[in-house]
Amino acid sequence: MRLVIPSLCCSLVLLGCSVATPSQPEFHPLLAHIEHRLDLASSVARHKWDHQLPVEAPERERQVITRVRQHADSYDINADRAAAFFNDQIEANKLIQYALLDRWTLRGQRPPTEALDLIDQLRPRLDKLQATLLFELGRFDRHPPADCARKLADALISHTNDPLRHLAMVRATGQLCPKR
Ligand SMILES: O=C(O)C(=O)C[C@]1(C(=O)O)C=C[C@@H](O)C=C1
Repeated sequence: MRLVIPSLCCSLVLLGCSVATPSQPEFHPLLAHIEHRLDLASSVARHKWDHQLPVEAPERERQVITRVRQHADSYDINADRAAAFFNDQIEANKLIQYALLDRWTLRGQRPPTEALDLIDQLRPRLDKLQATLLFELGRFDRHPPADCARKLADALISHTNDPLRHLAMVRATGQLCPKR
């Protein structure tokens, strides 16, 4: 009983903390758009499973990064900053693809959901998110929050219960906060 009361108090305090700061508003909607891009990784992985394609598509990565560099200036972002941010989005996307392909290999099959075509459907969707992500990155960079890394970690941990999704979000935001 002596142990129960303090631990109950601790739980209530922790609960109080998480209710007081359910998420970090400074990171929204940027995190939501990062997540929208990651949402496409499972469909990309399905296409790659069905067509036995490698996760890595270096030529496509070069195209994405070249386009991002070309457009960065219109969003008031340094080209290297934009390229590094998108490189992180690509790496996070690959992390999910590798993990899912590994899961499906163990099971000997992928989930029986509808397959979308990589070239006609999925890459155009990824491209469409580019402008939104650049816009939100530019906005974020104009007012990065104080204590950015800690607030980001808080935002990410309260974002999802899925360990793979959490890891991918950590990877995607690896260079988001300014270095101290
Ligand atoms: O377009 C693909 O083939 C993808 O897998 C998507 C993506 C990306 O995130 O943009 C990820 C990995 C590839 O190396 C190239 C691009």
